[in-house]
Amino acid sequence: MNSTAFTPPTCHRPRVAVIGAGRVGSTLAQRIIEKNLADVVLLDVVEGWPQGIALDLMEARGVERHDRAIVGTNDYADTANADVVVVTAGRPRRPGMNRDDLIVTNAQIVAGATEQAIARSPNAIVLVVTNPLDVMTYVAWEKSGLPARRVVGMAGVLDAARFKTFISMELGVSIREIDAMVLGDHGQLMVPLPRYCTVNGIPLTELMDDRAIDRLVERTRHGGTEIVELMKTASAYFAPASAACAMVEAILRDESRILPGAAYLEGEYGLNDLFLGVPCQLGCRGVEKIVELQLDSAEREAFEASAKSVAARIHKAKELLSDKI
Ligand SMILES: NC(=O)c1ccc[n+]([C@@H]2O[C@H](COP(=O)([O-])OP(=O)(O)OC[C@H]3O[C@@H](n4cnc5c(N)ncnc54)[C@H](O)[C@@H]3O)[C@@H](O)[C@H]2O)c1
Ligand SMILES: O=C(O)C[C@H](O)C(=O)O
Repeated sequence: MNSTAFTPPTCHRPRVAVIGAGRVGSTLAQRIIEKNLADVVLLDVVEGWPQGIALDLMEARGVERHDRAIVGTNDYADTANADVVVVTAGRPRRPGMNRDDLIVTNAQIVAGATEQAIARSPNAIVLVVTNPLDVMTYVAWEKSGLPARRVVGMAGVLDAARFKTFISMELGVSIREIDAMVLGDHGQLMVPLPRYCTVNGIPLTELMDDRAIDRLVERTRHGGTEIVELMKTASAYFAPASAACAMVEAILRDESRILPGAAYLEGEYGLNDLFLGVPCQLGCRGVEKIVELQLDSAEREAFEASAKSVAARIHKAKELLSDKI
């Protein structure tokens, strides 16, 4: 018998830890495995819940026919060696609430979750979903101790998806033709940019009058609230999970896609020490580059107002939570 030693190739199965097995977390886990992107570890504080979701999704493989594994757990040890940690743990808002009403509760949850997850996956990229998004991304970054480029928040992909949807519905054209960009915070001061929006290369401004564009911009700004008011006991989760999944995919596959994400600014756009929605080049190292768009004076003013509001909320959160996180 030939005794030549055989060294099996080392293989790496991409692995994503999703912290929070609620609506967004479980839907995101489903998207990740059914798109064959990675194995998933789904963690929640509620005993049995993530285990049940994971078993249900494993059983769906008998129909979906993919080979990605999903494990549900309450123990951070099981999340070890993740390539991406997605933080969805925390409360969603109810009708009448502002995302900022969640700051105190969710900052404590996000701080604890990030710290525990990164202790087991020190090489991961962290993607934050919990609201209020821009402030929570800052909290996660501080707690993670990671370089800022390895922490990014999901909101702009969702906000741009909503803007694209409303444009597609208004014009009656396929959503595949539409590109849109939304900057700034994930709140009332977000900055949808009609000037950077195209329909198969045609500027939106040539296809719609200002009044129609303003109407769709306003609907985009209130897209989350519109859904909370309809659903009453929950906030949106299908489109948020799709948006987070697109960012996870860009990272895992090192796609260098340019997607809007909440990134740490160190002089870009003349701003410092905050996470804010900007076009990010996303790849396996996280935010590889921040693209600085040429904004006109109205866009610049709106973007700066958004930045000012996020900086103030980060400052307030730090004061409120200095002894808690
Ligand atoms: N960035 C965005 O665009 C965006 C979009 C949608 C939702 N969100 C936010 O995402 C968060 C989750 O939304 P959802 O609809 O999934 O809510 P949900 O209530 O369905 O799920 C939240 C889950 O977090 C779990 N949880 C709470 N504390 C935890 C902890 N310490 N560790 C681990 N898990 C914990 C809960 O048990 C629950 O299962 C909310 O803050 C919501 O506002 C953000
Ligand atoms: O609106 C919310 O509270 C959830 C999320 O931020 C959204 O925009 O759908």
